[in-house]
Amino acid sequence: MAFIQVSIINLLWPLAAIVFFTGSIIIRRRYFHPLSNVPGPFLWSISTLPIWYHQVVRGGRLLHVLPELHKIYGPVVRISTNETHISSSTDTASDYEQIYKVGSKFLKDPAFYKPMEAPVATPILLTILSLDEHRLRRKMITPFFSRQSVLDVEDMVWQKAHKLCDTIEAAPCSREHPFPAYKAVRAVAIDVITEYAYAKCWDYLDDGKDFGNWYPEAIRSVQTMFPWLQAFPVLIPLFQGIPDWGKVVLFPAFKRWNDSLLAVCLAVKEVRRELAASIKPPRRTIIHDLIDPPAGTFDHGKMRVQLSDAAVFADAVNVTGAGTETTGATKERAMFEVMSNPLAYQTLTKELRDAFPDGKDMCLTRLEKLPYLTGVIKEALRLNPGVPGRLPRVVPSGGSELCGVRLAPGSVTSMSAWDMHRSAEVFPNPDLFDPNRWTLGSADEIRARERHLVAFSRGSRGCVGQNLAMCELYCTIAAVFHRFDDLAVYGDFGHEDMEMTELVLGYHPQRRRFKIMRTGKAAL
Ligand code: HEM
Repeated sequence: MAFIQVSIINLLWPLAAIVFFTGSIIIRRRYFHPLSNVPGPFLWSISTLPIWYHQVVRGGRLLHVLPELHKIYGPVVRISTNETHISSSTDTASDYEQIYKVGSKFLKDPAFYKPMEAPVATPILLTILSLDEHRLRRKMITPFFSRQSVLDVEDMVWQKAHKLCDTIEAAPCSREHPFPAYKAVRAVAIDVITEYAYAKCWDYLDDGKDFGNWYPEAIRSVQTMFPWLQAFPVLIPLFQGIPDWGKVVLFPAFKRWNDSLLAVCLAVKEVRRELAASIKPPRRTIIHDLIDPPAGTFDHGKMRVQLSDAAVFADAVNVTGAGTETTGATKERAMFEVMSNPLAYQTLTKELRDAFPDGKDMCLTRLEKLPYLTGVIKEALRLNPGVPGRLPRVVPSGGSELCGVRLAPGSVTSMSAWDMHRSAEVFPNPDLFDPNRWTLGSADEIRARERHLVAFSRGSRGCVGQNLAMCELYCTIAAVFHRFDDLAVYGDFGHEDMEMTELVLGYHPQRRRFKIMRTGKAAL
């Protein structure tokens, strides 16, 4: 008996130590952390597990939970031990601009961004933390994506947009054989970027069966790892230690992903060889600009940046990955909403056909002046932002006051396009797809809407591909709805299938996929 008592006491001591140790961590995190002044649910304030749960177990649904937390706790909520999230305030747009502005001292949060380097094992433009390093890297590709550079290749974008229409026209596109629009719109995005960036189109629109759908699917699979690596950074070196063949065994999507990386790797080597042999390319690619920036790119005295092959490769991969799902899903949303709403369909087609009766002289600068088409694109970006979730930034030294709440230096804070785009004060009836909201109302109301549309984010870390993305959105949507007045959504695909989830990039749940058919009758 005495022996049993001694054993129980021996067991109780370690147990008590564990309880004491865990309890003291919980109390410290909750009540003695520099963010203890910020309201938030108890569990969230002591760990990252709730974020992990909504991102991993519930498949990227954190963005739907955050607005609920704001309803209870107010405009600033503590969403993990060291992180807050900011939602609507009386002046939400200025809060956003304070964090995401040119030269902002709010740097990217390494815990969120570093895991995104794991698949390429090297920093990419999106993930570089240091302001100076980012400035140099960004400067190298900014001219490549300038408005003028995009206008210079507008014909190429039109060619892809018309090819999409020809493909729809040639396909059965019927109730029996619906057209897989979800694949084809992403194929347009991939063909545009690869032609634009590498001067070598991957021609996925020509692959009438799969439309190269493996590529967006591979990116999606790779992205499902991010919430794991963000919650448990210790997994990053483990993941990187797995050889390529091992990754393929664990995640079969890595096979094609690795193939795509190899294609970019070979392109980098080829350009280096051409430059060494002074061979003049028919058109400079992004790889040329990264290896050998055009004269005048750097005015930093003697500084001349020489990027390693790994860095050139990483940035080249970054633009292909960043521009596929984002533009693809936005086009999908615009087409779905217009086809689901006969009045919107008729208004858009009429506007396009009135402005361009024979459809021959359509061009970006004239399309941008069409109010309804512009409203359609803005609504698609608003309801379907390509990067909908939080963009975490570290609060600079000295701390900061946002929405009247003092945020400690070194803590992390974020805002989301999802929240900004759904502010009921700025966008009454926010779930409604209403292209007219961009022209109706007072000048102040419209200005407020423009300031709240942050699909491309803002400042020096905002989207570098915005001009190309907008050109592609305008040309594709205009080409499709100028040519066809009888397209319809196939089957019972509905708004619930357009629900947004987020794994950094925005996704739809894929219960059903967006397919279309021709009815032979005009929409109204
Ligand atoms: C509708 C389409 C698009 C949307 C909504 C979008 C959105 C965004 C957003 C919100 C960011 C900032 C992310 C952050 O702060 O973490 C970003 C960054 C970036 N985007 Fe896009 N994007 C789109 C299309 C494109 C395209 C077509 C390209 C390339 C051709 C591209 C390349 C990039 C790159 C390289 C970055 C990192 C920029 C940096 O950190 O300096 N994006 N994008």
